[in-house]
Amino acid sequence: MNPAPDLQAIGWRAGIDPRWQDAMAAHPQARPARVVEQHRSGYVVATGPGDGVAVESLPEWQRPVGYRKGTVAPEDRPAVGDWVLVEDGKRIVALLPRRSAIKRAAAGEHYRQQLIAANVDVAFVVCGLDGDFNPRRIERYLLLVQGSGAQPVVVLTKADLPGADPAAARAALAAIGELGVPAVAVNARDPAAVQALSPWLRPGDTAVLVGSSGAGKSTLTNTLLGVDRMKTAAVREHDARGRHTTTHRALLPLPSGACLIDTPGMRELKPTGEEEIADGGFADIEALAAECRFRDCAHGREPGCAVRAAIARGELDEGRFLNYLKLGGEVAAASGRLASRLADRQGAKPPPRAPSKRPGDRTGKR
Ligand SMILES: Nc1nc2c(ncn2[C@@H]2O[C@H](COP(=O)(O)OP(=O)(O)OP(=O)(O)O)[C@@H](O)[C@H]2O)c(=O)[nH]1
Ligand SMILES: [Zn+2]
Repeated sequence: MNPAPDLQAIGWRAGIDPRWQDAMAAHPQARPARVVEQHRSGYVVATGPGDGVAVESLPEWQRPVGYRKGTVAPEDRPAVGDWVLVEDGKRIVALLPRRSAIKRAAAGEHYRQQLIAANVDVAFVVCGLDGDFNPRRIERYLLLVQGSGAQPVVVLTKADLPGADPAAARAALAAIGELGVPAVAVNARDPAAVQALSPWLRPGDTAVLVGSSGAGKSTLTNTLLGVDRMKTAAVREHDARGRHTTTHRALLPLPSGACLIDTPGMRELKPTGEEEIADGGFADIEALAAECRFRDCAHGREPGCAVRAAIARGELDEGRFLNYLKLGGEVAAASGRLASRLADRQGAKPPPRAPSKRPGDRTGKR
């Protein structure tokens, strides 16, 4: 298939996923389109960089999320960035398999996953080099991005501020570099940031910016767009009921030929329980733990603890170690909730003990 340049401008990749062939063969009348907005009432899809259209979705995607058999889990419904097949320009008939998915656990009493963006190639983890600079937060974001299928890239903003500490920035960049994650320091307001990020914004690439409030995501978005976002983002569109609403566009074609997904969910990321703490940027600590005298060392007061020894020698940052324990605990707790949800869905009783994903436990490793 020779995709129209319009589709490429919204992230269509040359070389179509073989799994898509089957879906397309099953719906020969349908055309691919990308989800650019997700609302309670339905979806807005686009087939090019212009305006999107509101479309009907499959009835099972509209049913409230519950624990009854047959309901579609939130992560199995389309999200911004998904490719779908649309018939007659108005009806979604299929969701095409994803190459990546950025998910988090939704806040609330019941375990629920929230798909933030799909088919993302690169996730820029944005953190300011000002007073808000926080390596622990970067570690959290990296953990969530690393199992998603998207490549993480750390973007340290506010490098131009007088308060930005160049030594701290260098140390942070070096630590991140050791994890094999690229990191760049930029002034998000300076057009030179476009050049700095260009290796990850090639034509057809889809990127997202994740990071806490005030980190510079909007500023960077404006700079990458080369225009004032506020003037471009608020576009009038029809919602699913045909009303005109001024909405926030969630998928933005960039001048470079890449596109940027901008959704509000990017500020706070909680583990879903599917993360692998060992692969999620803590390989160094896992390697040390393997040297501890006791297989089940908790790295507390046990003799022969290689982790504590590395901290004592100044080779491992204690804050980083504590964060590893904290995030590992969060992943283990979420993983337990995920396991009981799966059991609920299958109509079975939850297992008496959820599979452990605690740090140091290598049984769950891929
Ligand atoms: N000097 C300087 N200021 C920056 C830079 N990046 C962001 N800022 C400023 O920091 C403030 C917050 O930036 P935003 O882009 O609004 O941050 P955000 O991540 O979009 O925040 P939320 O929308 O709350 O998620 C703004 O006043 C920006 O002008 C930078 O690299 N250099
Ligand atoms: Zn130990």
